[in-house]
Amino acid sequence: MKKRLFIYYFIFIISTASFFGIFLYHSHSQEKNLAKENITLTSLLISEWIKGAFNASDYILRDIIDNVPTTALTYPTNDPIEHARISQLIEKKRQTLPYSNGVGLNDNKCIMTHTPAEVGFDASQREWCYVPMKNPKLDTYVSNMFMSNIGEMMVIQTRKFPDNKGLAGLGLNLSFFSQWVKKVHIGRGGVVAILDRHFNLLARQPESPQALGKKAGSPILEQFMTSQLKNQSFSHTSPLDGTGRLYNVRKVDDLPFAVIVGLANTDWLASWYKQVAISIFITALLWLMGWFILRHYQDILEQKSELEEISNKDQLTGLYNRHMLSKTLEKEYHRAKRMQGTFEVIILDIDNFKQVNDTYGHNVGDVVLQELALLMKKSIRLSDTLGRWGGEEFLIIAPIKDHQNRSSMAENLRTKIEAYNFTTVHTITASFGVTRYQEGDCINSLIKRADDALYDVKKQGRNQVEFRLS
Ligand SMILES: Nc1nc2c(ncn2[C@@H]2O[C@H](COP(=O)(O)OP(=O)(O)OP(=O)(O)O)[C@@H](O)[C@H]2O)c(=O)[nH]1
Repeated sequence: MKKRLFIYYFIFIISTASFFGIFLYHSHSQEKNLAKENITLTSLLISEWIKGAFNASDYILRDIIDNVPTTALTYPTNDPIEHARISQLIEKKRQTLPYSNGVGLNDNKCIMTHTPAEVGFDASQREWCYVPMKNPKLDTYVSNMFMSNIGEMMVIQTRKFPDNKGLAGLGLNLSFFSQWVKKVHIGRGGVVAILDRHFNLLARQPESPQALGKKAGSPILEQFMTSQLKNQSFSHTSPLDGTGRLYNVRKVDDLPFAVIVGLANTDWLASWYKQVAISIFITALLWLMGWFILRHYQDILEQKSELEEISNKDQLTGLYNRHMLSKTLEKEYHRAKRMQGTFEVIILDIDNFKQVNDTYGHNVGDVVLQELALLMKKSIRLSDTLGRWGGEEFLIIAPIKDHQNRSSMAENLRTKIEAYNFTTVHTITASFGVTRYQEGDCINSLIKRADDALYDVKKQGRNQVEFRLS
């Protein structure tokens, strides 16, 4: 029973651990999905902001192209007044766009005709000029980040004049990009960054001025940039700050930029960690409660079996009491009836026991009863039931195989008792009434027959066995 209880407890432990394990596994993937959704939407939002901003600056470029005649795109100029007017005009238009730090015009050979910096500068080696000029189908173009003549990191957006006659370009410094990343809050350990397609870092939140303009690529990013994917989520530990994060990286459609949004694992897992702590607490509590219940149940079982033992046994001799003998008789009776078998009932009574008490005292009488009980216990088979029927009377229920032959058990016992040397009294004898279950018997008739047989033995002089079947 004890072993079975421990098996139940073990199953309980495994079940609760599995339940909370599955629960935590599910809530972990739920939190992860939520975090992924969060960073995916944030990267989409920033990418839409960037696209919107470049659309706005493209309007300014279109406006400039509409208002500047292509004949003005010459270097050196032959009309300084007109040159100054156009320079003023394009500068005025630029000022409508915050974060732009320069506007310029180029002829079809990429020589700068109008610029607040260096008029006549040959930009044919600059990506922002030679790429669109060499590609007639490309009306507008946005460059990767580069270092300008005046040592400023910037990006240039260009739009070509009709018939490839030249182009207008707007320079945007990196604060143009910072404004977007500053607008989003992505947890305490989160990071938002914008890179160009050469993996130059254009903006980062939290700020990291020394990293701006430097390469911030990684094998995962490089693989993503060359893939067909528009956005991708992945887990990664930043080599910059050693923080583990869930990232979403997104290409900004037609522009040469990528937005990276990273949510620190400690942030998106914060509520899950709470669930883990609560689950551990509840599991420990359940296990503890289970343990106490188990121990309590064990105590109850032990007490129950002790009580059963007490209620079934005779206190003086340690043999079964009359109550238990009656139960056993009932059981044997039904078994014999069902199986068409039989069993023997032996009632034995100490001869002249009153004299023992009267001569030696009640305590000696008790010892005699105990010694007799022990002697009989040693003499019966395991399948027999021996008990104290009352006073100095004992009863034995002995299942037997043979219907015909009378067993020698009672006679053997009688001679053993007669021969035994009891403490103080030395010799006692006992009389035996024996019967056997037969068809048509009930328990009362059985007991009565054995009793009658015993009575007759007493009458006939005691210390004998009387076997009776009718
Ligand atoms: N010491 C002791 N004596 C008991 C106990 N139970 C019954 N007796 C005594 O057993 C004796 C039975 O006496 P009787 O019924 O007269 O029978 P007997 O003297 O054995 O005579 P027969 O049975 O006719 O041989 C009584 O003196 C009871 O007090 C017990 O638990 N301890």
